Amino acid sequence: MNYMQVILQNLMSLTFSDVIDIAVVSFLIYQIVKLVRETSSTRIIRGVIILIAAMWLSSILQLTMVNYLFKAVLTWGIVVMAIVFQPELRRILERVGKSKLSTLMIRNDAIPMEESVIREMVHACSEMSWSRTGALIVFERKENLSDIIRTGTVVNADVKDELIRNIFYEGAPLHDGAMIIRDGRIHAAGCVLPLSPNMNLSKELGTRHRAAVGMSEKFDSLSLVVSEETGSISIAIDGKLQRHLVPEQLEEILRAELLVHDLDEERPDMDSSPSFFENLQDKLPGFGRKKK
Ligand SMILES: Nc1ncnc2c1ncn2[C@@H]1O[C@H](COP(=O)(O)OP(=O)(O)OP(=O)(O)O)[C@@H](O)[C@H]1O
Repeated sequence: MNYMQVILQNLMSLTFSDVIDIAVVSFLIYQIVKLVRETSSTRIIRGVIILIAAMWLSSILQLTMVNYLFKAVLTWGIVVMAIVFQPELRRILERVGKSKLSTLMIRNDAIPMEESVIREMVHACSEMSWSRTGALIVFERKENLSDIIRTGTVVNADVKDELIRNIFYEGAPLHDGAMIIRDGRIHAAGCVLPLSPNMNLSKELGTRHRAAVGMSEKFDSLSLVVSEETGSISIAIDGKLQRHLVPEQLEEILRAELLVHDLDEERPDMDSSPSFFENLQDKLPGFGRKKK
């Protein structure tokens, strides 16, 4: 009761300038959280929060030396962060400089993926697999890929089989690099992805596959690859590459990973299924051979 009374008293004593004060601070905190979400630095920020929590805990438990160490790490960490986040900080300042409210706003919550997007995607990948057209497609999920999108060209078009094949058609201006699917639309193409430093990846895999894996190591996104050399379809999730998928398997994984109503269902376990190669020729006649 006492606690409630204190709260009520404080509320009653609020002045107009206090309300403005709280509103401005809330707005600033909201914008900072949104800007952090937009950059690829979310994980580092999470690390800093854990460090602050550990420092607080060590002070409560009176672990003097540990607390001193955390304080020192945090103090130097601020300097290091300013250097590491220099591009992000510059971008934030540029936005503030433009001072247009809309530019501070970050994208809305993701629009659920539609069935038709998966259908068009699977059809396009099957065709590109037949015709040995190399493709690299990334599906944005919770983690924002604006930093990656900035390296390419914004397309903002419906996901259509013909358009996907057109973009990756050899010689087309945007065929090099990756396509980004955001909110169920082809958002950008020709984007440059981070390469995976994983030394255990098969030596036969080139940079297209390495970029797909690298992307899935850094972000929660899903990357899809069609090999130009073999026509093989692969998917990278959480740094793991599932190779030699037939269209049915591709569709199954995309549905399980991307469709909202399928989110609670288990991911298809690619390891426990029979060898994909065993039935490959039956399921996809001509797989592994050039189309005549
Ligand atoms: N970092 C990257 N980001 C986006 N796309 C990339 C990246 N690296 C390579 N690519 C794409 O992959 C192409 C090169 O593929 P490369 O032959 O090296 O890879 P691969 O894994 O052997 O694929 P494939 O089996 O299709 O030949 C480039 O032309 C480019 O379109």
